[in-house]
Amino acid sequence: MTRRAQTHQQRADAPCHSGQALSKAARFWRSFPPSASPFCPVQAPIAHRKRVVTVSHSANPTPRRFLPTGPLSGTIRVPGDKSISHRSIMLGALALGETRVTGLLEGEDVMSTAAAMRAMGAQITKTPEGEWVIQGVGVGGLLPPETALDMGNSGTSTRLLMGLIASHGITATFVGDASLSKRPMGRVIDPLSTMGATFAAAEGGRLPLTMTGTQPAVPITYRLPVASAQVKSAVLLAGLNTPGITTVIEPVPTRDHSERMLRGFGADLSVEVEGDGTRVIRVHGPAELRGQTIVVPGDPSSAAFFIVAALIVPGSDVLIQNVGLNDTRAGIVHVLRQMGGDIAEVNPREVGGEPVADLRVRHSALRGINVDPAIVPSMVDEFPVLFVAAAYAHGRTVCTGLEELRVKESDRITVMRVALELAGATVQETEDGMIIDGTNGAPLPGTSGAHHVATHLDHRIAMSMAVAGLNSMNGVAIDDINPIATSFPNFIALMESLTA
Ligand SMILES: O=C(O)C1=C[C@@H](OP(=O)(O)O)[C@@H](O)[C@H](O)C1
Ligand SMILES: C=C(OP(=O)(O)O)C(=O)O
Repeated sequence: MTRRAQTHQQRADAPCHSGQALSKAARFWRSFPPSASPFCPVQAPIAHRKRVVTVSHSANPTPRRFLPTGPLSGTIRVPGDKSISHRSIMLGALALGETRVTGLLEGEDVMSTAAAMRAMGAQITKTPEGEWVIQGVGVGGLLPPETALDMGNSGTSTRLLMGLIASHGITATFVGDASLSKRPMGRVIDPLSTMGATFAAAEGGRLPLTMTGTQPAVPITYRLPVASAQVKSAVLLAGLNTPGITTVIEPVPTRDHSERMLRGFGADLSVEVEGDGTRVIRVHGPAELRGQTIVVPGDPSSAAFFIVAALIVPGSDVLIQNVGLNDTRAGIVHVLRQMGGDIAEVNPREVGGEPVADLRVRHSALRGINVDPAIVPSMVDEFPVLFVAAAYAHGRTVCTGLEELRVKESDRITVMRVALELAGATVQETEDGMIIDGTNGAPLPGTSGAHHVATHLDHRIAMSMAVAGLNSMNGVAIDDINPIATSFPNFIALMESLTA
């Protein structure tokens, strides 16, 4: 019997999916005191939920001061792209046959995705040589997870997996850390409900959340109300096991890794670009995906911290190898060049179907600019570190159109405004952005005494403020470095290798 047939057979043998899995979810919730269940609004005291969601650092926070340094020099290689790594695991787990992945990001977020796909039937192992090998279950073959899926800090894992489950007749419960539990899931619940999935979420469409998918789901045409690759991907992934054509209309282009990779795995997917730039993406289901060999390029979002570090620390000259430069991701490089940053592309090539180059970055006198809001989706995760670059530039930098930053791991506008003020920068928060008056290259004072930047379980805040410390007078102390491991486990080691 093929693996696909086996998984279908297992499901056919299982009791009614909703009854069985809901009782598993119920077992999970019974392990909490009755008053803690967020599905029982009458029983759940608001105070309990508040206590859970206001935790702003990890269980054992590790504070650290990032000290001023001499020039950064040397060559580094950043870890694999987080978005591509998530999708490699998900699509590999959904394909028929074997998928082999090299360069996978082994950050906590991607490991949450791997654990979830294992819990739904995929076999995922790592060879001694560091290659990841995935035996997929086939589209339609996901099994009900026996316990809640712990998504940790990862919005991408949660929203994309909700898409996958929506068109499988299984029930799953999602839980996450205090940061993830504050983030809005309504943006995926809405289209996936239209396709037929049902949801019971905590107040405001948040985690913990239990959903039941439907098979067959209903194909929809969905116009994205927000520029989000996660929402786009959730609907497209749901479309894989939905008979007919599922269409996503994307007025503002966002990262296109799902489209590229779905095609690479053999899905019947088309992208039509209209005169005004609107993208119409259609996936024909049910799809049959075939295992692939994937090489994950380096993550431009991770490279951004070292690009900015080299630009702001006088005398620096750094080579960052293997940086993915897909147009839908490379906004930070364009903006920093506009600000006068010396960033040269060396050895441009293609890795895993994505444009890649090594970047040689030299210290530069940056100048403030008005950042075009149209570029925001292609650098949505890089604004915290761009604010740091702007804090060292000559003159004023104005960023607008950043509403989405308020619903990331933290409210990245407010949290960065507070952090930069604490380090002595001149910043103003606006409703949809930030205005930064730079020092013209002079060191920021940094944080003093017992003051620590509050990172709010947000890896990008921690890394951005670490970079800010490198050209400061006193250094910058942050309250917790643990969140860095969600996307960039060897960040500090690489920084130390360049500053040694
Ligand atoms: O699809 C993805 O892999 C991601 C999309 C972005 O989120 P949104 O789609 O919510 O903007 C980004 O912030 C996140 O780090 C990764
Ligand atoms: C927003 C991010 O990730 P996610 O949404 O997956 O938590 C990020 O990595 O900056």
